[in-house]
Amino acid sequence: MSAVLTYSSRTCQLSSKDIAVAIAGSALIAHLLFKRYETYSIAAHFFLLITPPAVGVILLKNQSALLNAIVISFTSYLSALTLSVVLYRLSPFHPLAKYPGPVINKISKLWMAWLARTGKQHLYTQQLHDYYGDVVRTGPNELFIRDVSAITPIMGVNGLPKGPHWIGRALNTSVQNLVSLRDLNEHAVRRKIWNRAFSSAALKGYEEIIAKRAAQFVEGLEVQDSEVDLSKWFGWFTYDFMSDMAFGGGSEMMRDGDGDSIWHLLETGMIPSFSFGHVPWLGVYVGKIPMVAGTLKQFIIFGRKRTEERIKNGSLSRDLFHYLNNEDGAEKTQPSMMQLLSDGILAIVAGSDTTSGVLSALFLCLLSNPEAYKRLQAEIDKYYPPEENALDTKHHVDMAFLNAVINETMRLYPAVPSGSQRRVPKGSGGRTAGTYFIPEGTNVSIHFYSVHRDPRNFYPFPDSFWPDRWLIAAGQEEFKASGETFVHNAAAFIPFSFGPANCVGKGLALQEMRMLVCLIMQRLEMRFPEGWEPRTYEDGLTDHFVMMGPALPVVVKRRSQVI
Ligand code: HEM
Repeated sequence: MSAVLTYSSRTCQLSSKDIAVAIAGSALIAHLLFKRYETYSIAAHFFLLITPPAVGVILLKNQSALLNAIVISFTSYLSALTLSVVLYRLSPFHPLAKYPGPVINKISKLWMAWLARTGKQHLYTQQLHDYYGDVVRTGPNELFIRDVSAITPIMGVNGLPKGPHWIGRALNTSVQNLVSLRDLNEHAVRRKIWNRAFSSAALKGYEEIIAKRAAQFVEGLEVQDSEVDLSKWFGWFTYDFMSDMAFGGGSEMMRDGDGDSIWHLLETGMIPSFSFGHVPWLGVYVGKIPMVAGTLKQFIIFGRKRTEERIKNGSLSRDLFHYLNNEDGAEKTQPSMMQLLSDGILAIVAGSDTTSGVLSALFLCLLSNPEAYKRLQAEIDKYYPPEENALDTKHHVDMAFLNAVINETMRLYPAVPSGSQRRVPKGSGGRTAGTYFIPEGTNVSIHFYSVHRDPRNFYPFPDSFWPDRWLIAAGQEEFKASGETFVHNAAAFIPFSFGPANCVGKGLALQEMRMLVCLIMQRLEMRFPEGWEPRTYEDGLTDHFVMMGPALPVVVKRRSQVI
């Protein structure tokens, strides 16, 4: 290859080396464009990845066979692009250069996407925090934080907008449900509708819907004469209930089982969705493959059918749909069909496996801690003796131990262990969070699981189920362990996230859990089957954005019977 630009009097011909330099140069420009625009447009990707080496092939084919020209041009272009990306990400010029983290994470998010499949991302990130400290660079442009002082600047009022992981999770750039709205103003406008749907008055109206499903749950378990999988039953309960709330019905899993495998699909759909959240650009491609996007499609078909039926039948009760569809007339404009559909599906997805996961973990903790079980039983028997309606919410506010058990369960097993990603907008100049400066264009998450189990926030027994800590913190019980310090940092308890984009369904979830737990414990007794090890459940827990548990086998009997 000649280093000289060959310039004859008749033709202008570039040497192979000049062409190679041009290809490498165009790769550097492509890198700059990818970095600058971070586009999810497949057309733009193709243009940037295919056009420059294709031009290289045209230039090279005068000097070598077509196949050679293709191999040389594409290999050198893609190698130069990859090298440029990798070197920049590892260089001291990268805005996140000063933050520690594993090299593989700094190079690409593909590693996290791969790891997320295993369901152990929460433990992996916790280990990274233990090793590297409170801030870890988990991706080329991503940080995870375990420091309470960063929670308000990142997620509070004046906090950051949602991150791009929702694009990858939806395998789509156009699904615009509440949780995925990345524009702060748009999110605030849509959130207003949801806030109305979860006001205290609206929640009161939902009690009847919860009560009907809770009674069905207990009646369903009462007639089981062998071991039951409590996880599965909680899944069915929450799915049936959320379908009532979102679309006025349409799911009868507690009655008919999961014949259509919807629950199974919901759970298995979470796995790729969580992985692609790490690589949204790849998610957009995969979303185009019909077989992979099948689960999402099935939900959309289910949701569309239910939405149409619900609109046709009108308002049967003041359910969530009543507000989402502006049936109370509070909004000036009616929502579009697409908005109704995507928010209705969001309600089912966001409200079912989160709540069922916490309920399963709660009974795991109670059945593994007989003292706590006995104590909660006594509290429930005091407020709801057999003749009292256990679905009446009037005593909930006084049930300190019940609330302590629910909080302690969510501290140890937060439904969304890896938190909800935010992003520092480009052009914002960056953001200071606590003692950290987060450059613009960075995706950042608070790691709920690590914050909840940090001994600097909760001590003693940060990794154990100890509901007493909540009573001690509230001044309702004395701290007796001599020589120990008691630490209880309420600001570090964020199972429902924090700020104006936190979980809008928090009130509903708490009401639902309190009602169901009171009814279950008024009417039923449970124990683990002989020889079953609670550790099996712990080991099988997975983080696929929502924490999901394996089977939780229990033997159930009516309270009057001895088990
Ligand atoms: C124990 C049960 C639940 C837990 C622990 C939980 C937790 C969470 C968390 C951590 C988020 C992310 C918030 C963020 O991005 O900062 C969230 C969002 C959300 N949750 Fe829940 N959730 C639960 C139950 C429910 C229920 C029953 C509903 C009812 C529909 C619901 C609806 C939503 C919605 C709509 C969002 C998006 C909020 C927004 O972006 O403004 N959740 N939830």
